[in-house]
Amino acid sequence: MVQSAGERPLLEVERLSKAYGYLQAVDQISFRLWPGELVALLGENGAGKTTTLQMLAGMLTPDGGKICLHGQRLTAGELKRLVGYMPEMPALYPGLTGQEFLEFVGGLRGFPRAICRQRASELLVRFGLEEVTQRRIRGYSQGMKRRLVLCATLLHQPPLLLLDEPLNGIDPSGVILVKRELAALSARGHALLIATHLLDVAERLCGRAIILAQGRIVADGSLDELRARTGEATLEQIFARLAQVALAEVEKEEERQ
Ligand SMILES: Nc1ncnc2c1ncn2[C@@H]1O[C@H](COP(=O)(O)OP(=O)(O)OP(=O)(O)O)[C@@H](O)[C@H]1O
Repeated sequence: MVQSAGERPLLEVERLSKAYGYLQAVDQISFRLWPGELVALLGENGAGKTTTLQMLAGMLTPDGGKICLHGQRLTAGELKRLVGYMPEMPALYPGLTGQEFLEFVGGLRGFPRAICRQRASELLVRFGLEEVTQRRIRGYSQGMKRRLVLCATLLHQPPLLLLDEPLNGIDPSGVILVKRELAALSARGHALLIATHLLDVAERLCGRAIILAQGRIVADGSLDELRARTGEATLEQIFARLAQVALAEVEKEEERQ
């Protein structure tokens, strides 16, 4: 962890919950993120990762719990403004060029045109899209669209980034570039929470992992801590071990009921 003595957490999540009807998708989860942390949010399909990210981004109203940024409890509107959220399947405007799309997003966030233009140009270069900035998005590949959405997520320079499967559909050289940019953001003090199924990428990129199962946190620690706790060497093995334990516990609970 990047936590240092006396430093305040950037994000504090306390007993956050969300149900869809009878389904408890997120069940009283609590954790903190410190500036500069790059944390993997892991879990099987349906574990509650997207629901968690959407609540933290102010897109979904929690049933209970507390979300504080820099020690302040925030409303959904404030979270939307301050947090950078990259959804798994965002809506894009195919008729706009990459540059136009970013300027449009910046405009929605209330930035003056000149600032939008400058930030958009910088981000498009950083994410390897300089050659397609003037091409319409409908002609972008899947990986290019993903990188463009990352640019849009970073446009307002949010201190907290919530990324849902940011590397999906990106080719190997693009993955190297995006990982380098994410590591650079963390080095500059941004906190990043990354939901992913790519355990090998998470292992190389993230210093810490939070593992969800059935909406609950079953593990949260640095990779070294998780290795020591499970006796397993790789994140894949750690994940398999902890997911099995969680599943067995749920089955026991169901038998008791
Ligand atoms: N809008 C919704 N209405 C009803 N149920 C939902 C809704 N969104 C999610 N769920 C359910 O809530 C649970 C958690 O879903 P969520 O999308 O948060 O999981 P996830 O960990 O992101 O899954 P995946 O890895 O498949 O993206 C799942 O059982 C899902 O079916």
